[in-house]
Amino acid sequence: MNPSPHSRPLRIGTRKSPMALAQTERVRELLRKLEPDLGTDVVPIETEADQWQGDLSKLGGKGLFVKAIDLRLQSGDIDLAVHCLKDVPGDGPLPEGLVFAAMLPRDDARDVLVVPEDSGVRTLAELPAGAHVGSSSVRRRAQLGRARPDLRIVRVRGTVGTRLGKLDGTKAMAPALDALVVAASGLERLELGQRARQVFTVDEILPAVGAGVLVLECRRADGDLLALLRQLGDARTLAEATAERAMLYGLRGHCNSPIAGYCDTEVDGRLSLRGMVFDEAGSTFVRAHIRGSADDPVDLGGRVSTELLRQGAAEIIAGTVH
Ligand SMILES: NCc1[nH]cc(CCC(=O)O)c1CC(=O)O
Repeated sequence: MNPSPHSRPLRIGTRKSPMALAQTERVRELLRKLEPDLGTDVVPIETEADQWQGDLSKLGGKGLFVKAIDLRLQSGDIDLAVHCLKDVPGDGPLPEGLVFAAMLPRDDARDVLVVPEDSGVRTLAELPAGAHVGSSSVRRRAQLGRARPDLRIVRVRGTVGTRLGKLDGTKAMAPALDALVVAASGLERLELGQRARQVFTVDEILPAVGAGVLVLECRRADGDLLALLRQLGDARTLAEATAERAMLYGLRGHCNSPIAGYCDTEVDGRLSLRGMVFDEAGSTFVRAHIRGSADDPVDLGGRVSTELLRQGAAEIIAGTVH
């Protein structure tokens, strides 16, 4: 028997961006299949990061994409939060009383190159010298600088849709953007996957910790709901993301740190975790790649962070943040 955990509709809190709303619709669909009698209401919530017009890295990674939503979950205004794991700070425990109930099977974690619709450019290598590439993440800026030091990296803020609008609609402005780098999963969730010209391999641009993973968060005390949501969780994604976040924790990093981390599961079932830490220019970086048992992802993440710290990661991070 599947007891319906709530007699009233389940209130799902989410950011208001089109990507966030699309993610939430996916979760509602999964819940409808699992528990057809359970009604759901979507509660769009404005977060501090949505209002911030400046440089994202200056927000200091305080989790401002998720904080306002977590507060509403703690106060009981909503029952469930759908977050991009990438936006959830990794440098400490979750807010009091909240737990991750499930991580959905991971979407494409890679970054992609997008060019204006009428551009013939197919790859980063084909961009002309000095081309303007939009990106506001330190992680992407650093890795683009490493591959193509001649490029001008332009800070572009806003939702994926806003950024695409700037790419397609600013030709009258000088300088126009020649390309953008965004998350593959973000484009796909907006049904804009066909705009990706080049999908960067993880060796070309190592993804952010938790990239492409949607996480369902609820109150620990909401036992019936927790049991229901757990059924949506994917064990492989949980192991991979746990290794990545253990690495991030070891480095005391956050979503806008100059840190990249990506864990994959090899054919033999073992985890393969890569980590990188760079300065903003991408000229100085350290990296590590270690394999370990899927039974102990925390240990693997700890080993990769220890190795990065041994190579000087803390000094590189300190030099970048200010
Ligand atoms: N900070 C915004 C954000 N948070 C998660 C994603 C992508 C989707 C994901 O990785 O889950 C994005 C957009 C982007 O990075 O282009």
